[in-house]
Amino acid sequence: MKNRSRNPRSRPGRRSGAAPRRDPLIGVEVDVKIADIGARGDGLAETTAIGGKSVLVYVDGVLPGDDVRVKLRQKRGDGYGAEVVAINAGVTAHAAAKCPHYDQCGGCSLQHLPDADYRTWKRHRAVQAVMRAGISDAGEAENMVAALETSPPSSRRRADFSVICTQEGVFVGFTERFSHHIVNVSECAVLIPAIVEFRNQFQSFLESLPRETVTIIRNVVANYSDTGLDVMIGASHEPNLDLRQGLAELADHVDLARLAWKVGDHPAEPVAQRRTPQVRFAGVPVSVPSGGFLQATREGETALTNAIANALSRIPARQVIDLFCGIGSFTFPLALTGDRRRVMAVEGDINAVRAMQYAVGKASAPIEVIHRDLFRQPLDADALKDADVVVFDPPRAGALAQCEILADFGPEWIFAVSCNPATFARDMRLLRNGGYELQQVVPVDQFLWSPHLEMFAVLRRTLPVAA
Ligand SMILES: C[S@@+](CC[C@H](N)C(=O)[O-])C[C@H]1O[C@@H](n2cnc3c(N)ncnc32)[C@H](O)[C@@H]1O
Repeated sequence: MKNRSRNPRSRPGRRSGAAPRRDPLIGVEVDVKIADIGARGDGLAETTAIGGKSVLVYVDGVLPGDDVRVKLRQKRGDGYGAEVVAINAGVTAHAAAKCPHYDQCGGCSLQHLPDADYRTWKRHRAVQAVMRAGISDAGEAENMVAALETSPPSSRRRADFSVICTQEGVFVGFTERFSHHIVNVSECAVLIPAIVEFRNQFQSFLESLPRETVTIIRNVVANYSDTGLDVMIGASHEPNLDLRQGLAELADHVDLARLAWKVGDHPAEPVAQRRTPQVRFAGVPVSVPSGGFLQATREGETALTNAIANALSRIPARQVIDLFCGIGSFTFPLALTGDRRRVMAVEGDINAVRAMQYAVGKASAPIEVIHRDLFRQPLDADALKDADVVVFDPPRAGALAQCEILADFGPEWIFAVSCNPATFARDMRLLRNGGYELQQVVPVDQFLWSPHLEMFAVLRRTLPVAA
């Protein structure tokens, strides 16, 4: 059972003048039996032990069947977050943690689930999302969802570490759950070893610097490209000359492909570029912009592109639109594998668009890349009219504005990729109301032992386009 003891290494908190009004239930202890695991990976229990009123309790690090005494720690949504203070009878068999930081680190929350139960739970999240999209028959939703595609441990190729410097030292890591404390993750069971090794070297490097230098650093993003690690440091100020020199030496020492520095919303500026960070999609090399988006694991990217290719193999598609295309994980395979197809690729990040345009030109690929904010200016009926298939893969917020137009004017086929079951359900519901049939969902787990889930969906229009 997870023991989330308080981490003393916190930022000093601020005190306001007036004492905040305290919720009388905070600090109360109750006995509960865990009934289920919720969407964020905590155990769920309901108790009427407090004044006969039903209270929902979210407990970290427990499994269904666990009988525990918990202390309510904070208000959380429609219930209370709680921590285990004692184990009563009948604790279920918890799996051993895969990582020494599991008790503290908020990156993973489900290592204590036995592997088969974990996979069942994760796939079930996709079934629940399908039901929230309006397929109310549980059997129908169950049949629609394919087997879970998983990524192995030590395969995550992207990490965003928080950095803080306190009286106790320098911290480079992930936040503790439900807190601002940073856990120094000197080992990690999900990240590729090269990223963990870099983190450890980077922490040692920061420990060698004056404190006032380290305090300007906010975070560090590490992307593992095909040509090596691409690192971007986020900071509040520009680095001075000494720091630049030190960073260039660190890049040599750790064999980084590139090390860039980014102040606030300003563009990232390379401090050391030893190789161009690149990835290949369908054999085409594409430069990765500093801090740019990559699918979290190679295996996850392959599972998604295979799912797209399988769905496409049944359709005589000549023209495809790839929305929220990033640097083209799907665009190049769509255009260049199997039958060559014309692809219109749309993306809001100008650095990704430039990287794509350059790669498209070099490869003479049948791809047109368009820079556009699809939240403010979704593609309209005219832009959609020649497409046989639309693929979309939005950020966590989903593709609401675009789906409203697709619902009325979208082509026969839509392939949707989503990293958020909640917005996935909303967008699928919209498309189904517009006359699309949700045919298949493939759940892809790139975020091992976390509640995050990627989903691929195939939709087919069964009602004609709006007049
Ligand atoms: C989940 S990523 C998918 C990228 C790509 N499909 C891939 O697999 O690598 C979402 C992409 O949407 C882009 N994006 C975010 N907001 C956007 C907007 N308002 N308009 C257009 N693109 C946006 C991001 O820059 C990012 O590249």
